[in-house]
Amino acid sequence: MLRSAITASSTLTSAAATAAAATSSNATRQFHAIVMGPPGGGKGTISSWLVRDFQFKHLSSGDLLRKQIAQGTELGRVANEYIKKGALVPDSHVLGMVLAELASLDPEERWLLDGFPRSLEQAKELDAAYKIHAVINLDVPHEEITERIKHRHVHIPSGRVYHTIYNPPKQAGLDDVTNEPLTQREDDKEEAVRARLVKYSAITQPLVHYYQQRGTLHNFPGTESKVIYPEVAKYLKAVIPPA
Ligand SMILES: Nc1nc2c(ncn2[C@@H]2O[C@H](COP(=O)(O)OP(=O)(O)O)[C@@H](O)[C@H]2O)c(=O)[nH]1
Ligand SMILES: Nc1ncnc2c1ncn2[C@@H]1O[C@H](COP(=O)(O)OP(=O)(O)O)[C@@H](O)[C@H]1O
Repeated sequence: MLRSAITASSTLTSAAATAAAATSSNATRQFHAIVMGPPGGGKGTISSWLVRDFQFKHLSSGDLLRKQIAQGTELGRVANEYIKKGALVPDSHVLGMVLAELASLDPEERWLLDGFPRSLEQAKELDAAYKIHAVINLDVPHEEITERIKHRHVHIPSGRVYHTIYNPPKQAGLDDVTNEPLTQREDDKEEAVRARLVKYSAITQPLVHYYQQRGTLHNFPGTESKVIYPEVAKYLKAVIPPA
């Protein structure tokens, strides 16, 4: 299974590149965006508001991996060994999964990647397959992070995110939409968060420079998602083609 996922990624890369070439000329509403930021920086929160206001298809690599884990797939089993330690899942595994998802979308689809790419290798593979129109970098200070993640509760099947103080569910411990129980992620424990922040600075932060060089990155410094979001929305309104 794993080998096929890895081979799939190279086939998919060329398929996706063809799809991109075929559609890049005549696609009008197509818009490919990435939301970046440290663990707990507000990517999922701000992505949910972008989906509401800009009709993006939201793809979170973390959510996709947690679904694989919940389904007990081979990919999920392997990924979980890395996730619970706060390490990054190897590029080959994540690339196959994310490129397969993207290749399944309508070429005209507006999509928003959340938590992908997380390494230079992933960014280069993504660039080979698709044009990236905008990279939104949530520049949130790391001292904000531990406090936020300590109170994070998630609804794994939907990816909905809550914070017991900042944005609590209507009923404590239950998802607002399904009433299903919320959980705390294993990798939100203090030790794993510390490891993730170290990994973020060493492996993902360099992507800020990578996209700055391409002129597609826009930096949004701040400590409150509700204050950052209007700035993100204003920027996107200026660059995104009509729906
Ligand atoms: N205190 C506070 N918590 C926030 C803010 N924005 C998001 N959160 C919460 O902080 C946690 C991390 O946010 P999330 O969107 O999951 O970040 P991600 O890991 O980058 O996707 C969640 O519990 C959110 O509900 C904020 O501005 N202030
Ligand atoms: N693009 C990726 N490359 C490698 N590992 C990933 C990727 N996306 C998610 N993961 C793994 O899943 C974990 C959770 O990711 P995510 O849900 O995006 O975390 P957060 O929302 O806290 O930033 C990461 O710490 C990492 O182990």
